[in-house]
Amino acid sequence: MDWSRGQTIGRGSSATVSIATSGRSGHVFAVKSAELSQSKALQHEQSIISSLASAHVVSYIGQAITRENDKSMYNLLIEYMPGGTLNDIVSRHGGRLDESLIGYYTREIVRGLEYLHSLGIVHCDIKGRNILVGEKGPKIADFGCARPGNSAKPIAGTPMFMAPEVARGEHQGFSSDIWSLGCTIIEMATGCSPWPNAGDPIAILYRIAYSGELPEFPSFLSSEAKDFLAKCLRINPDERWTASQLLKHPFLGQSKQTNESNTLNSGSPTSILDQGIWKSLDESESLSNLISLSSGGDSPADRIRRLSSSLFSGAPRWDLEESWITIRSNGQNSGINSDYGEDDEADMVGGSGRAWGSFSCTSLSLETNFSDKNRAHILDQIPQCREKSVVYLNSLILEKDRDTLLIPFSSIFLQF
Ligand SMILES: Nc1ncnc2c1ncn2[C@@H]1O[C@H](COP(=O)(O)OP(=O)(O)OP(=O)(O)O)[C@@H](O)[C@H]1O
Repeated sequence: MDWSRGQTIGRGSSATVSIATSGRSGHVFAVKSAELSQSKALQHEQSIISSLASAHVVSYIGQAITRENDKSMYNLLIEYMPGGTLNDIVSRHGGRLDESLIGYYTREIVRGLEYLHSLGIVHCDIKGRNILVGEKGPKIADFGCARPGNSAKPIAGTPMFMAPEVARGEHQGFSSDIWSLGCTIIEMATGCSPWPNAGDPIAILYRIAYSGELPEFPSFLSSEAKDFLAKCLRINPDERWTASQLLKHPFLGQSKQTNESNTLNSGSPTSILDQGIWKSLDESESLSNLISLSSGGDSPADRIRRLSSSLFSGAPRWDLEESWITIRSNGQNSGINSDYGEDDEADMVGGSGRAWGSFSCTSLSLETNFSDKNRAHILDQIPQCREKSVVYLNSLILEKDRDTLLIPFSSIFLQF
């Protein structure tokens, strides 16, 4: 297919997302791109999303390898979702949704989950940021962590949204997606993390894994909504309701039908006619970068600035994805000891802090989801890692059984 890349509209850990247009039809779509050598996660996502066809899942269009700026790029072509993420929607509603809207979004997500689970696929990273809103409503997106329900792949996902059995590294199945759905409902209802004020990510993981506590249910929700939440947030995964059962719950029956995106995106480019907006902006500038610019005026850049402000301002950042790093051991000797004390003489990268666990290795590969700036910074300081860096993970990878250590960025402490 003949297509051309437009403005960058988002960045994730595995890819940069741009808007694109088909040369022949002028059809607008989204392209997730990564350098071919670092596109393992994106290709994995392609293998999953290309097998899906549902009104509740972002549609697959195709894949392409391109040569750009002397680099081979892997591109995943998918449906463009002009309304942004569910978190953006929450922000635009003043930080929380009313119960009828929560019911609407929840029902659409559950329909998507029912579809995925009926195909034997676990999404593994359900959260507001991975629900995208289009003209026909919300759809499940970002299949970078998805896998078959019987897969032996390592645990993946975002700590705040992980079910207890996932946080313990035991199992990640269909019911784990249902727990994450419960967390997403709390996110919609409160505009906050399901575990607010829970400390650093490691403390949160331990709390989720071993405390036996549930996230706090928002007190203002109706008893029906609370009952629905209770069916999702059960410590024992076998006791959680399935997606099909949840669709019959009275809470979803009563949610109002709405076409949220019509009211939200009057300024969003949805057709070729709007492409001038994107082209007038510097290619390297993403929407999110524009938030910080001062507003005023009515140029295309100003319009985009206003749009981006409404899309992103105050968007929740509690999943703290940029502050996580996975370090994988490739050997046995010397290396990282995060269980350090004042006596340790070591190169410190990324500031001080409390780390967790320890292991040793001869070489490290870093799988980061940092911003490019942070990634460049850390790789500069760790020459040994430069070649091995794999920019691929979605949110977080937990591989306790493979000596992979999870530590927050602020706690990285490396010794060679
Ligand atoms: N189809 C789309 N239409 C519009 N915007 C999109 C689309 N896909 C992604 N985006 C934007 O790009 C951002 C990053 O995309 P996405 O989360 O899929 O990338 P990722 O690398 O898989 O991210 P993660 O860090 O969560 O793994 C999203 O938050 C969203 O703002």
